[in-house]
Amino acid sequence: MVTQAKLVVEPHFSCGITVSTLESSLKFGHRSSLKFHSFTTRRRLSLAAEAATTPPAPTNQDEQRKPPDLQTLTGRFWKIAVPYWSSDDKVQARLQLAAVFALTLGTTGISVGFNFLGRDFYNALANKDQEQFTKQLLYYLAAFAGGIPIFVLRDYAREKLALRWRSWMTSYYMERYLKNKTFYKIQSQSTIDNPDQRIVDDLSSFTGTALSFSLTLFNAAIDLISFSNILYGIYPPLFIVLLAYSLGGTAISVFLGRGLVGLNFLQEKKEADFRYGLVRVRENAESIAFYGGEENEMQLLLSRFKSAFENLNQLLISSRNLEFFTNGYRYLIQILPAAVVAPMYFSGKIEFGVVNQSASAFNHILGDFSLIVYQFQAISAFSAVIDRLGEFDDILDSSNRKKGDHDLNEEIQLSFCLISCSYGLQSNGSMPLSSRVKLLDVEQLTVQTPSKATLIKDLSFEIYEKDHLLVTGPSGSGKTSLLRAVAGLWNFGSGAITIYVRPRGELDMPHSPDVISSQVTSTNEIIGDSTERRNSEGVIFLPQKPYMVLGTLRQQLLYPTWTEDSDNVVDDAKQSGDARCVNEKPNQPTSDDLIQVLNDVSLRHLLSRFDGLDSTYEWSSVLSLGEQQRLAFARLLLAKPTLALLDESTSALDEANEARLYQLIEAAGITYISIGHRSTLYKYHKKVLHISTANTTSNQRNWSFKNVGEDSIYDFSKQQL
Ligand SMILES: Nc1ncnc2c1ncn2[C@@H]1O[C@H](COP(=O)(O)OP(=O)(O)OP(=O)(O)O)[C@@H](O)[C@H]1O
Repeated sequence: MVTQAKLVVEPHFSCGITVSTLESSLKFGHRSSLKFHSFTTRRRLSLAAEAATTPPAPTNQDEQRKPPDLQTLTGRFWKIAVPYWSSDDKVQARLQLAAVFALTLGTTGISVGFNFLGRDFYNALANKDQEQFTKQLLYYLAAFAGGIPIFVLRDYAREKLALRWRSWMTSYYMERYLKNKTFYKIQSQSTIDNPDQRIVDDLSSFTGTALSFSLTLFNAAIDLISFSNILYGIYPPLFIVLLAYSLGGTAISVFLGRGLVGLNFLQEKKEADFRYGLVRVRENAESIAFYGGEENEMQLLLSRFKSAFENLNQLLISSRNLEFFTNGYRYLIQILPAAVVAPMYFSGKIEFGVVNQSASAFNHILGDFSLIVYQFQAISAFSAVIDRLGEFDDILDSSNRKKGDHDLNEEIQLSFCLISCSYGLQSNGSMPLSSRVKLLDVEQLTVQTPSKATLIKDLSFEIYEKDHLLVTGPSGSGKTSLLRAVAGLWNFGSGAITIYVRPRGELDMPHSPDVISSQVTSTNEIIGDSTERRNSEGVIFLPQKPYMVLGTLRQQLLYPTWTEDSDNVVDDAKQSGDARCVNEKPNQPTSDDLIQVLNDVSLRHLLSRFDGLDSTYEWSSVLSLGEQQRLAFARLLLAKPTLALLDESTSALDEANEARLYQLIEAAGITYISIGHRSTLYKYHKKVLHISTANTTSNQRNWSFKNVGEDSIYDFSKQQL
């Protein structure tokens, strides 16, 4: 990068014209090429400085990835860039953009002024006119004093706006990434690599470079108009030669650098892969240490680094080849303006200052016409950023898009239904005898893997309040996938799942079957299919591996129902009149509630060991697996969902603790569906769903139900448990 910055400035010295050098060092655009590059490019090049010349070798199919064409890139750039300028921040954004453009215009004006000042300055010098020389010198110093702040302010305003844009884009992308379980789909289906890197590095790079680039283009256009007049006025053929030269140079550099976009794309990916590998070692430090897997980790990490390194070598070679041309292009023509206008000077047609002026104008125009040549590497790195962000943007859009009818038939439908508050008394005013509240309805559910291998065939059942169901079956038969489907994480297959929820206010009401009508189907109100509703509507899933958030013990317990600033969220909702949202969350537990629940799940000792509720630790490392599982149950007891889906959630616990936890959630009125292999689990459930490994050649159902304590297995389709 330093080389590139130097190369831009140096030609002016080669003409021996100091004014042009100072002027050009102030000029925005290609002369500030160090700023123009993304920081990832700089990081990459610093790594490259140490690279040896190992011949590059393609390592996987990524290497065959075709770089996108110009139309795709332009479309992607537009799609990524536009939303901010019409967002709720648009007024401030547009005002600031206008200010940046105005300042840029100001800097161009100052450059033109310097051009004329330079002419008069050198004329005075050549004419040995001391009085005029002193006058020009003072003008010159005054112009500097007035001009420099404009240049500094323009850069400051541009960077501030880039930061503001980045901040908006980061929230915008994170919101879509976390919506509709998109982050989970991307991870579980390996749709794209390193979304985190795209949010952190690529967004920062995009906003900074897009602004710089737009301003550079704007500046170049204005510059071109201003200096073309000057140069054309001095000697028209010089202008024509310059035009032909730069067009030819652009075509050649596009040809020579055509592979750089693909290489830059891969470099971004490979470096992110390497960094992710290091993060995984940190996250799984204990397992790796237990296994003594350092040697393997070293190999894996080195292979990732080597892959980044080899690609970087290839990138360096391509850059070097391009640089041969770019440097030649840059230097070859420097002598031309002086050489062309010198005869006019010798014949007395022009003054010496005009020689300087033509060289200065020539360099400006050359720089403007040669944007692509000079900035080809930066443009190719930027194109890779656009490509990666565009790809990410498309995935986020498709994940959050409403599905068409065609899609709906090919995937599992999940919907939420509100149980009406009216518990339909019978015509004689009495309660119906079989009054039970339906919580879950599964109809003709076929669960498949993403590769369309069937795991469960045509499963139908209903779960009523307190119908605790145990799901058993061999490993890999699809038990977790069934819960994933109910939780809305898994939609490969067909059939329908309906989850019935009551308004949050009713959750604390007694759940006795005697007071609740069974006529739920006639009083249901469909409230949507968004899986975001799951937690807020009273369904909680405890995964096989307890998840410990980064934060305090209090935050662990409140997760995922409340955040520490839940009160603010509720206030905001009240202000915006979203009464439904206010109803969705139960009151946040007090410290006493949290201590009580820790006591209930036999974790009170954590308070003294970790200095109360508000100290922060790496909880997944400092708590045993059994303690983490108990903490997960504590969350459940605080959130009091209607339905809990427990995936081997007590597998690390002793039998006494297991019994205690199940008794607690039963007493809290939570209906649960558990997955488990242990025989001790049977006594906490009423029914058992056994799933056997699906036979790919047969169309037979691979599941059966039985009552706990009964040996006989019965076909359960559409019967109440
Ligand atoms: N993201 C995925 N892509 C492809 N196949 C998957 C994916 N996730 C799970 N599977 C496959 O689906 C099958 C069922 O997995 P699932 O986790 O539901 O099994 P399980 O019955 O819960 O097993 P276990 O008792 O061992 O936890 C397995 O063969 C698994 O390899």
